[in-house]
Amino acid sequence: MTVRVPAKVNLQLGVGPIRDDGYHDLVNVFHAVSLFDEVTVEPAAAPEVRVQAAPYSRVSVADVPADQDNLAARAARLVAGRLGVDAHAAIRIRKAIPVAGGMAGGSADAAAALVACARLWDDRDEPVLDRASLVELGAELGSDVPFAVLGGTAVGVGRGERLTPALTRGTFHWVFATADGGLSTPAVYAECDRLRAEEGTEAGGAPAARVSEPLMTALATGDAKGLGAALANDLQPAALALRPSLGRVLDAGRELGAVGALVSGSGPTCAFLAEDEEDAADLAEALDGAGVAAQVLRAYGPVPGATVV
Ligand SMILES: C[C@@](CO)(OP(=O)(O)O)[C@H](O)COP(=O)(O)OP(=O)(O)OC[C@H]1O[C@@H](n2ccc(N)nc2=O)[C@H](O)[C@@H]1O
Ligand SMILES: Nc1ncnc2c1ncn2[C@@H]1O[C@H](COP(=O)(O)OP(=O)(O)O)[C@@H](O)[C@H]1O
Repeated sequence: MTVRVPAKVNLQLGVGPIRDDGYHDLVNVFHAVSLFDEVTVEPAAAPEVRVQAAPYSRVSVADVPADQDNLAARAARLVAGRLGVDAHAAIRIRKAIPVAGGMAGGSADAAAALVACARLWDDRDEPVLDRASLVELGAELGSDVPFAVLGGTAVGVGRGERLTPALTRGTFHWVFATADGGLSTPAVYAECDRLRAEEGTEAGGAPAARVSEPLMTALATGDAKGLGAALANDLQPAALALRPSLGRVLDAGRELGAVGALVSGSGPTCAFLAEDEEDAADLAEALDGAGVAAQVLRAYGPVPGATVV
């Protein structure tokens, strides 16, 4: 059973107050883009995980656990437990999504494993684990997992796990600049809290985030320029503080004609929106030539979530 699953970019990441459980209340507008990992699951006598870079991809998989700590392996155990089956999975992951890059690759693999294992083991006429149940189950693995099951464009609140699909029109064209070495998500949230405290706002007292109306209008009308102007990431100052070189990457993309530029989620991948497909091709080439990124990737969105191939 092979499932293809997309990366995400956050069009708006509004970080509200920190909660008692240590998570921040968010307004997280997720957008799935055409950069895919592939996860293959086979029935096995004992659990097994293999991780490799996808063909033609230059993703470094050295930091991805090839054992039962892998999020995909945890997803498989969760599905077996939920269905009450005594079954194991041999999981093979082919990664094209940058690791620890702020594009939710680990969450994507977990979502793919949920979908694949449910298809493998939930073989009744009326499946117990339909897509909505898998979205819900995903929240037990991580805040970004439900969205990777769902895909498209969606507004996530709470930890980012309570999702409402967003109305969009047409296709948006993106260029991504990856960096050597990832950024840790908890470290970036902690740096965001520290910067806010320095400015006099304790993390618990931060104002609630609100959905950007200009952003939702730009999405609904397919207005790339409007969307570019409305892109916003409250974690960006923290990511830039931890990795100052990202400032030069964002500047380069803006100078080379991107209609929008921001750090993707917790970074360090930088995302650039182009006005159309041709501009995206030109921007990718120019950004590559500027030599500011480890790798320059092109993708479009929105695309569907985890899908059996
Ligand atoms: C920042 C975002 C933006 O979409 O993703 P990435 O850019 O890292 O992929 C997410 O909020 C990351 O989601 P995810 O990577 O699933 O995080 P989790 O495993 O649930 O949590 C990891 C850690 O991130 C912090 N965290 C996460 C979500 C949230 N709403 N508030 C938080 O403070 C907490 O420190 C938590 O212990
Ligand atoms: N299947 C997986 N793919 C990638 N990373 C994984 C996976 N399972 C667990 N991880 C761990 O999750 C961390 C975060 O990875 P990732 O999801 O790629 O980044 P981000 O949270 O920045 O989007 C990695 O450093 C790795 O240790």
